[in-house]
Amino acid sequence: MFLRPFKSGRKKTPVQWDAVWINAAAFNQCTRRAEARVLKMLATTAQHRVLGTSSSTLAKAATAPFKVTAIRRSSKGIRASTSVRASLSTNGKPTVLVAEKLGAGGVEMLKEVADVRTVLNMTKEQLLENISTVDAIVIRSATKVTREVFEASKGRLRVVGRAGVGIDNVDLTAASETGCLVVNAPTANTIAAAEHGISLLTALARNVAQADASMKAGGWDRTTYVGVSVVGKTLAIIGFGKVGGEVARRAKGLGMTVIAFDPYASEERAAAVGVKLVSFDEALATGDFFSLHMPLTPTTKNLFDDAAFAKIKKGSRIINVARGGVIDEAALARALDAKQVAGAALDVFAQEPPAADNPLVNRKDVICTPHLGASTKEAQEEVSYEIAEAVVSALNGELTSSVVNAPMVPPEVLKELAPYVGLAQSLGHAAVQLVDDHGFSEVHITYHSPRGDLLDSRLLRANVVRGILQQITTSQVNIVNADLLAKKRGVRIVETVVPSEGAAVLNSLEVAIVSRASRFSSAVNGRGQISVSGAVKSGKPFLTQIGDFDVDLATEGEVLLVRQNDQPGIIATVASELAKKEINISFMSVGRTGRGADAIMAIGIDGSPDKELLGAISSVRGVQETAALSNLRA
Ligand SMILES: NC(=O)C1=CN([C@@H]2O[C@H](COP(=O)(O)OP(=O)(O)OC[C@H]3O[C@@H](n4cnc5c(N)ncnc54)[C@H](O)[C@@H]3O)[C@@H](O)[C@H]2O)C=CC1
Ligand SMILES: O=C(O)C(=O)COP(=O)(O)O
Repeated sequence: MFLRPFKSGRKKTPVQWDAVWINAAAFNQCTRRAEARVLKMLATTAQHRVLGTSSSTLAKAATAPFKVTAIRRSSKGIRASTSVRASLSTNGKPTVLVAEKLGAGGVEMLKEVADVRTVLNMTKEQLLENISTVDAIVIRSATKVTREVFEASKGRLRVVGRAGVGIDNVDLTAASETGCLVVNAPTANTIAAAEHGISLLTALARNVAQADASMKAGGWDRTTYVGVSVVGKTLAIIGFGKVGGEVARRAKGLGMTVIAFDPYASEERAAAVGVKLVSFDEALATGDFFSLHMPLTPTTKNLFDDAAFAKIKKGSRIINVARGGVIDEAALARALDAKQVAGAALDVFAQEPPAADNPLVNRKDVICTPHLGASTKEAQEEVSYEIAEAVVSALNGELTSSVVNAPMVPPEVLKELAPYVGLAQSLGHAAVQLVDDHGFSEVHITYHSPRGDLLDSRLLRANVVRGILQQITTSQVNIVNADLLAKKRGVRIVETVVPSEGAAVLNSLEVAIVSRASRFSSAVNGRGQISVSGAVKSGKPFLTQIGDFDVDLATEGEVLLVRQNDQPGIIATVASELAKKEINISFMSVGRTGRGADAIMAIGIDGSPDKELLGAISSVRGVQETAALSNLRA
């Protein structure tokens, strides 16, 4: 059965599940008709079970051998969330610190899987004190997650969830170095920010705030506050992303001509909204109104400085709902003094809240709001869901397209690569376990892919390296810091893409470790490297080659490798040794290089073989060597 997850602005992709858990709190808000429709749909599909509505049912489902998905109701329809299921597999609840006001729906969602501690308005010292006791923190724009904070977490903090878009208040380098995932909610407040931009545009044009203040002070002044019309005027949007695009559409509706400066925006996307992309200088010279919608980066910091204001059309107006730091506030004050700029509407400030001596806040030609762009009831509820899902996924080490400090790829590529991620990690796991003394400094990853050089391998590479390092370091390793940790250990990663035929994005993957010796010499290939290869079959990762031997086994659980002469009777004897220890065989694959030549037996077993058992198997006549690989599941 398919229900569609609703994510505004994103491609809707169907989600499939085997069982459904209904979140009572959220579902109660459903209209009866919607509820009846969903339940009917579930009931008609026999293989899908409705598990119930309480969290205790959900907890019981933790051990269920099927995939459980939560569904909930949002203002946009019925949402499906697969992240809940994954959270069930962890032992012990993680602790999530909610450090800023978050919508109730998202908090409830977090509470289903984590101990949630809400501490608002913390001082820096309180944050430093609290941070080492939590696994994740959820913030908005007011909390600064600096290097000092990451260091104070002493490695415990695994996820920073930014309930909004801008991540300029998080030290991403420090986050990556400490292996902490940073996720945001990139889409849920787009409309709110755009609407606030338009409110400020019209309020600025018609002196709404000033006239209101004057009336409240007892006045009735119908001359000072004469405004300007927006129809027919040119709006220059700086930063034509999600918010910029929505502002453009709305401004078109007001009869404005819209141009935009954004070095990374596509002409087609702009043309689709009837917007002309122009250079920065052309925008400055042409705009009657400026609306800023770019992120704060080293390039955009103080983009609007004295030089920019000097080029601006005299008497233009500027609206900033992006980040305070993109405007040099002192330069804007000077431009206002010189009437070069006729007025400004600011939602954001270089320092928030602004200092008492801020040169702009108290001016009559400037209207201000205290960073309210994302603050609508609707947006905050949606943001809370979007961030709660992302945080839960990240805590489970799952892939989420809103991770901002990992080798992330666009959602469509992410979806396509998802089945290979587990394979990459399992192969890394397997290869490193075959190294004799863990002394190695080079790993070769070979992708056999029809994409050739166009294959975006960053995510796969990170997962191979993660699979390798997880076995040999006590540091927390994830896709964020895997490459960094490998580099620190002096391990060189060499990647090769071999073009091959086929419809899948990847036909096979080989992980080869250059090492002095292997604890299973048969794993050494003709090039003298310890190698394992694998492929995804019917959506599941399989080990397909060890050294030069073909094998065929799902990368699940424990695996026993036995190199033997190709002669009758050995398989049965090995099986009976396992039976003596009451170890169950879950699957078996035998590969050989030719008839009568040596063969490798790869046996999937339920349980870990001890030294005694390995010794007994090694002494079976015809067995040349054995090795056990533990927990190949990614
Ligand atoms: N005031 C508020 O409450 C809110 C503020 N924001 C802020 O609005 C801004 C835009 O958000 P979104 O549209 O969601 O982000 P987005 O990532 O969709 O769009 C940002 C755009 O800026 C462009 N850009 C990057 N560098 C640039 C440069 N040097 N010059 C011109 N354009 C450049 C990018 O190419 C991108 O198209 C962000 O700074 C975000 O933090 C967003 C939501 C609420
Ligand atoms: O999403 C953003 O970038 C915002 O600026 C919204 O900030 P807030 O979450 O309201 O503190």
